[in-house]
Amino acid sequence: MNAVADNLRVVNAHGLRKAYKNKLALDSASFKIDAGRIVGLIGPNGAGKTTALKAMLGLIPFDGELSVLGRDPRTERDELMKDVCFIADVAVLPRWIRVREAIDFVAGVHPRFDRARCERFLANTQLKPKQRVREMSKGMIVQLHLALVMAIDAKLLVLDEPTLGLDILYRKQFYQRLLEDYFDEQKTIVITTHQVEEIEHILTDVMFIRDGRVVLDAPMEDVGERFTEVLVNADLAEAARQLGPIDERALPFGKTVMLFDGVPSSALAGYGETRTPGLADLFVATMKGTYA
Ligand SMILES: Nc1ncnc2c1ncn2[C@@H]1O[C@H](COP(=O)(O)OP(=O)(O)OP(=O)(O)O)[C@@H](O)[C@H]1O
Repeated sequence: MNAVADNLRVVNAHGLRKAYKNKLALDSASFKIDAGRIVGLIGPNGAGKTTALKAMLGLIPFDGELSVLGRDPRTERDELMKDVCFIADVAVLPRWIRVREAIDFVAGVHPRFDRARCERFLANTQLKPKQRVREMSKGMIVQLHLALVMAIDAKLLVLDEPTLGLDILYRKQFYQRLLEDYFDEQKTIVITTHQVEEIEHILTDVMFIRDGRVVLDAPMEDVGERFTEVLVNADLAEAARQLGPIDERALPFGKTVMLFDGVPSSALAGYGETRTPGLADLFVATMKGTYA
């Protein structure tokens, strides 16, 4: 690898393995993340997403090679944390603290905290400076927590289900702000969520993880090149099936949607209308049989 590539690489993971008592949470997982990317780490319940994030943050012991911003999270966690920000459990906010005091506190302990940016995030909520955490709804606590964290200028931002428990208005707004007010090409964001449809438009890369392994790792533009969905009429279904769809689902009026991997869309156009599948449909097709 040359020096430029080294410089751009934010995460380099090779053969990550994490075994809990009777469960292999990471099973030889390998992936790379470059600077200036927004990566969606997507997988079913128990696939190993949180475990992968915890390994990157140096929060658990594991086997395999891992470097984050050029450091080994196992041995250089303190240094690493100067450049990494992550959303920890919202329960860390004391119940007596007021919005204003929480901002003062983070401003006092974090040299890269941007008060104006935090206030911009809060301006889009109903939170008031004097309000205490104990007077807030669950979602409001998450909003405060997100506003505090998003105002810290970090090279790597790790978000594990950041919008859990938030209503759809706020979720949409959060991802828009993340893109407009936080992200730039010097930053890298790794995000896990089950609400795939809501983040797919902001992702530059997608990683599917299943049973502790990375089963798809691609820039979003490659997903569009590689996968094609075809709306096939009943009379052409059998012929289209010969091209080996990885998945199909029936629609009303005898139509079938078939999903192809690696078949050029020019070869598929004769069977019906073609389009790039949404991440949610691709995910469901890839993960079929997970709970079998
Ligand atoms: N502290 C632990 N002790 C024992 N097993 C654990 C522990 N943490 C995670 N696991 C197991 O490791 C596997 C991966 O868990 P992980 O939390 O990484 O999944 P996830 O992909 O984040 O799932 P979810 O979408 O449900 O949050 C699961 O089978 C889980 O039961």
